[in-house]
Parts: sequence; C-alpha cells; structure tokens
Amino acid sequence: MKVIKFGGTSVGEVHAIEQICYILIDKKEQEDRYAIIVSAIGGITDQLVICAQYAEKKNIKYYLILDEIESYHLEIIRELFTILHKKKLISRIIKYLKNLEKIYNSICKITYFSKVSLDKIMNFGELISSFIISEKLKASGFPSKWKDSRNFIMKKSIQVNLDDVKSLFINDNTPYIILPGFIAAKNEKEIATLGRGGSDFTASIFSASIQSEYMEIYSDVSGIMTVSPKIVSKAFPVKNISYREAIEISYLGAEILYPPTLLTSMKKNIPIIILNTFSPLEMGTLIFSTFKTKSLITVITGMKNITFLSLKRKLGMPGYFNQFAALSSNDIFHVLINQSSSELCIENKILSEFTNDMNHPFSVDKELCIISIIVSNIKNISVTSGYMFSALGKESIKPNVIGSTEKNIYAVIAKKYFKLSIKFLHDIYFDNHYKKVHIFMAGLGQVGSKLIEQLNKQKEYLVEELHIQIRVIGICNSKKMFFDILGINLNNWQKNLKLGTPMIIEEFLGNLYNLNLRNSIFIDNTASKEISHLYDDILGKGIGVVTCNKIACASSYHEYKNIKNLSRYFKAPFFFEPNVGAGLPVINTLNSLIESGDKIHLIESVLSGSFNFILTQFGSFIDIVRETQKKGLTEPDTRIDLSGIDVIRKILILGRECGDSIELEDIKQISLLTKSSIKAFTVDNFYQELIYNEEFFTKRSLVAKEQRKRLRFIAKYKYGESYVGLKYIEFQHQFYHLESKDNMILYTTDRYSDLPLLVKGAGAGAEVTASGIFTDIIKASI
Ligand SMILES: Nc1ncnc2c1ncn2[C@@H]1O[C@H](COP(=O)(O)OP(=O)(O)O)[C@@H](O)[C@H]1O
Ligand SMILES: N[C@@H](CC(=O)OP(=O)(O)O)C(=O)O
Repeated sequence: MKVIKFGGTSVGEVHAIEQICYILIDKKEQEDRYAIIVSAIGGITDQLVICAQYAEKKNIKYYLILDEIESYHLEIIRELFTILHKKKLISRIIKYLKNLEKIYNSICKITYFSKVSLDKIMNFGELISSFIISEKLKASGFPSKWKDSRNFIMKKSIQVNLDDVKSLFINDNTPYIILPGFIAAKNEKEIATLGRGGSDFTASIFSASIQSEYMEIYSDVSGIMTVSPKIVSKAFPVKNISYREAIEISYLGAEILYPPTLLTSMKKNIPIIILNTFSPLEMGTLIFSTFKTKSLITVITGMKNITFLSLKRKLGMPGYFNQFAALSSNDIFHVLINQSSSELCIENKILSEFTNDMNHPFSVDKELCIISIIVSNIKNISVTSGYMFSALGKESIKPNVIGSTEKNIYAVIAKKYFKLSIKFLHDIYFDNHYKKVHIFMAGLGQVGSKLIEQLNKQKEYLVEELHIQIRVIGICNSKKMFFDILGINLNNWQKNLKLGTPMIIEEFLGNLYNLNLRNSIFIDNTASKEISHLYDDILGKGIGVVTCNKIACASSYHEYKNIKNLSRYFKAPFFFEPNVGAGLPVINTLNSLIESGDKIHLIESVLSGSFNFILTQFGSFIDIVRETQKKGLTEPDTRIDLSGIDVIRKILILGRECGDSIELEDIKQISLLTKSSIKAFTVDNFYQELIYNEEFFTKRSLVAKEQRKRLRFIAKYKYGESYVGLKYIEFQHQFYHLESKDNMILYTTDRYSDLPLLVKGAGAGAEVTASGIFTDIIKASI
C-alpha cells in the first residue's frame, strides 16, 4: 500500500489533472493499492478565507469571490469530462457551493465568523477538488473510490487517532482510494482542518497508520530545492535529506512541506519522496532518517510574512512564556522565540488568532523577516554562522536577532533585505557557475606580496576566461594571521593583517581544516622548514599544496616520495614549479617529456639566478652579494645560495622528478666558500666571513678572463654522475652568454639528442617566483 499526495499546485488546471492520470497510469502495472490524497486547487483555500473576511464586513465582494470560485471549478469540469459525466458531477459541486453560500450569508448577517465556521468553509476546497479527481480517475478507467477523510481522521487537539484510519483499508480493498487532504473531524458533529498546508499531514497520517512503504508528495517543483525557486531561479533540487533537516526547512519558510507531516513519518520511518507532477521522471528529493553528505549546508530558506512580537514584562504577572500557551491552543507554530529579549516571530496569517488570546502587553514589528541556513551537520554550525554573518556584514545588513539551533542558523533582518540576502547567500554557497578556489597563504614577504598583487590583477580575467574565482581566505606571516571567510580584500590586505591575531601555525591550519571549503589550496611562500613539514598533514586532508619552498622536495627521498604519494592517494594537487627556475617551466617541461614517453639522459643547467647575477658583476665580492640580496635575488638567508645548497636542492629535485631515488649526498659538490663562512651562525657573521672568500673569487675571475672564458655555477644531473660547482665556460657554450639573473636548463633526451631542449629566462626574483606559484595555483584549480 502506498500513499500519494497531490498538492494544490498539481490540481489547479486541466493539464495538471491530466498529468495526475498519466502518473497513476504508470503505477497501474505495479498492482498495488494507493491512497491518493488531494489538496484544494492552489489558492482556493486563501480565497475561501478572504471571502469570509468580506462577508464579516458586509462587503458584497464576497459574492464576487464566491462566483469566481464557482466558475473556476465548473470551467475545469467542463473541460475535463464528457456530457454524461458532467451532469452528476456538476450537480454535486453546485450542492457544495450552495451550502458554502449559506455559511457566508449567515456570517454576513451576524458580522462575525468563528474558528468553527472558518474550518467549515475551508473544508470545501478539498471536498470539491478530491471529488473532481476521483471522478476523472473513474472516467479514465481506474478502479477508484472517493472516501471522506473526516470519517477517519479525528482531530482531538493536535493528536490524530491512527486506528480510525486503519479501519478504512481493512474494510475496503479498492486499488485507488481518493481522499481529501487537510480536512478532519473534531467529533461526530464538528469538522476541523489540520492547519494551513495540512494535506501533507493527511498523507503522512495515512501512511503512518498503514505503515506504507513510502509516501510520494507531488508538487510543482522537482524536490526540495536549495532555496525557494520563487526567489532564486538558479535553485536546484537536493537529492536527499534527513527528516530533521526537512523539519527545519518546513518550519522556516519553505512551503513545500507542512511541518507535522515530517514528525509523523519520522516516527514510523516512512521515506518521503518529493516529486514534480509536471516532470515526474526527475529524481526529486528523498527524505529519510540520515544521510551522509559532504556539503556544508542543505538549504537556504526564509520567511518574509512574519510578525515580530516583543512581549513586555508586567510586574506581578507570571513569566511571559505561559503566554505562548495561546499558540498551541490555536494550533499555531511559532517560528522563533528569542528567550533573552522575549521576542517571538509568528506568521502573519495567524497573527490575529494568536494576539486575541494574549493578555500580556506586546509591541509588533512587521518590517522584519527571517532568513536561515539549514546545516547538514552540527559540526558545521560555527563555520557556517561565521560565513553567514560576515556575508550579511559585507552587504551592510545588520541582523536584529541572530541565533542557531543544532540544525540551522538564523537571522532576523529588515524585510527590505529579504530577497537580496537570500540571493546573496545562495550565490555564495551554491553557485557553481564558476569554480571557487580558496587560498590559504603562508609567507607574505616579497614573493607573497607579489603573488597577492598578481592574483588581484588577474581576478577578472580568471573569472571570465577560466571560470575560476580565486578567494584568498587566510594569510599569515611569522607574526600575524588574518582570515576573511568571504575573501580578503586584496587591495588592503596589509591593513587587515595588522588587525589579525598572533600567528600560531596550528590555528592557521585548524581554520583551513574546519572551514572545509571546497577547492582549498595551501600556498607556502616561505623558506620555513617547520611549514614544509606540515605538507603531509595538509595533503592527507585532501587539500592541495603549492609551494616555492624547496625544503620538502629536497629533504630525504623518503619524505619527498611520501608527499608525492599522499598527493596522488588523496587526489590533492601538490605543485612546486618555482622550486627550480622560479617562474620558468622547468619541472613542467621535464614532466611533460617523461609523461609523453621520452627518456632523460642528461640535464645541464645554471640554476642559481642569484649566483649568476653575482658572477656577471664586477667589483668587490661582498658588495655584490649585498646588492644581490637587496634586489631580492637571493633566499632570505644568503648562505643558502652561496654555499651552493640551493642549487644542489634544485638539481636533486630534477633528478627525483626523473624517477631517480637520489639523495643530497649523491650530488658531488665543489664548495665555493670557506667552511667557516658556511658555518656562520648569523647572516651578519656570514658577511664578515665572506671577506676571506674575496681572494678566492678574484683569482678565479682573473683566470677566466685570461682564458677568455666565463665563470658559471653549473648543476648537472646524470644518473650516478651528478654534481654542482663553478666551471669555466667557453665562448661556444650556451651558458657563456647567460646574462644577469637568468637560468638555463638543457635537457638531452631520446628525442632531443643532438640539440638539447632549452629552457631559459629569469630564474630568480619575487615577481617571477610569484608567477610560478600563480601558474601552479591555476594548474591545481582546473
Ligand atoms: N526550498 C524549497 N524547495 C522547493 N520548493 C520551495 C522551496 N521554498 C519554497 N518553495 C515553494 O513551495 C512551492 C510548493 O509548495 P506548495 O505551494 O504548498 O505546493 P503544493 O500546493 O503542491 O502543496 C513551490 O512552488 C516552491 O515555489
Ligand atoms: N488547501 C490547504 C491545504 C494544503 O495542504 O494545500 P497545499 O497542499 O496546496 O499546500 C491550504 O491551502 O492550506
């Protein structure tokens, strides 16, 4: 036995009713029994209420509305049925409408309508529509029968006796039973309704009492959407959600489901499927117990037509919370109670019913609305609320009340911002038109600053041409760190960094992990050993790493391999192009050669831009070194360049990229400096020690000049024969002509055997190093 509900949006037009038949024909083959719950034609219940309000005021408009209601239904009947069927049906509908008219006339006479007469009036919508559908099914050959829900659903307070419902299915085995939703009986004489939108509740009562396999709810949307499609046309259906999330969604404004429906189905563990009458083959949304989801949030929702009541304390009166009893006695669901300031949000539709029963003074604000975000996992609450409130802040929207439960985060804001804030939040969380890449950057020295400058300059191009939106979420240097979950303003990041908190790398990474933003990349612009040791942890969390820091790739082969494996295993990009040749495509070229099946025999290179700069200058050695550092061409610690270790690391990395499990010790080195200068404790000491190297350089420069050669610091990789060191280069060699801070790399391979493949260009400097990182960021983002 299955329960299917068709909402008001599915019964409003001839085409929609034909669509219902089409959906049910498809189920005919399944030889099952169906309870089909039908709502009133969309908008009719509202019309019936408005009509009563006019009648109460003796406004004859009620006649006009009644006329409209009548002609709307009759028109549908005329179009749907043959003459034979029409007669019987029209006389039944006219009978209903005559009774309805009588009630309105008496309201008009006594200028008052009670809740009891309102319930009576509202009953007509579902009575008429369900009867029309039932007759249409019969006429289309379905073995169907109309039954009156009021005989089965006894509404004593809000509780419903499920045994009454069971009796229907025990005593009748017609395959298709059509029932009006929303309506019920209080007792043998009095009728009732189940609350606005209550047809869903009818369906869940039926499915719970017979423990149906599942319940299908048909509406005019293809499931529960990420946001109301009336507000954001780009909304899309959520595949599955838990009952708990659906409860929050329905309480907080998405009219797609009536809240008590979900509680009833949840208690009996009955799956609910939300489907589209007009596109029934779409998957829709499955609501069930729990689902594992990766997304941070499920749905964004909001309520515009709410009233914000502030209850004032009255001395000598018991607490104001007992006033809320007036809510339950009126079947009213409050949306939000803010305990500290005794504020309460309820829907406008039900305001008068509630306030009539209040004996506490209160003030009313109708210029507010609620927006909320439904969160799939309680762990995401703090992250998402930070996100949401800074998003509102960015649009200068100040919430009056903010809060969260274990499943949602809400804000009460000025009504005029309703659509804007919902659209804005949806854009942030769900708009995947372009890929959002989230950057967490360590190191804001010369390279870091240049990188930010480049990212800022290129951001529009990236969005327009590559559909990538890069947001820098976190930045840090050795002293401070700063985060902006919506993206740091790259025009004044320095100011923001000053306002940041003291840098603690664990906290920096903690934020990176907890924010759990899709496509996060950690950028290391430092030369820090400590930070390079964190890559395995970061990659192990599936987060990409882009780095110009050579330490990780140049430490033990085991560490290098481990990082590479983690990157592959967790599908987290790990790129380090600037490790060799700054912005030059050195590693990229090498990788492309290998990937395309070429075999590398020899790499000859000049890999130190700083060294090359030093060797191409004239004058005092120390002065040249100082100038080179000032120009930003050396590592922050000059010893690393001049000891040769920087070049050794680079050629080591190239060797490893060739697939060789090479270690630092395997590379022969011809040391340049005296041991004491290499061992100098501080950079200042190092400069003092350099005085003893002055002679070493002058001598070699003179020899080179005499022999018409040039001094170059060479790095060579050949399996088993790798070295770095100073060499005298002849005029014929390409290295001879290398100027200033340029690098040159020659690849001799199977394919490039006579003439090596050459990569040449500026291999040092903040600008080009930053551009190398930039290229890697793009590579990691695509
Ligand atoms: N998050 C949401 N997902 C789906 N529909 C939503 C959402 N928020 C609002 N809606 C609106 O709910 C409407 C369906 O609810 P309702 O009008 O009560 O349907 P029915 O009359 O079929 O019961 C849809 O037309 C849609 O515009
Ligand atoms: N017709 C009722 C009950 C209902 O559930 O309607 P719908 O299924 O169209 O939300 C109402 O408008 O409140």
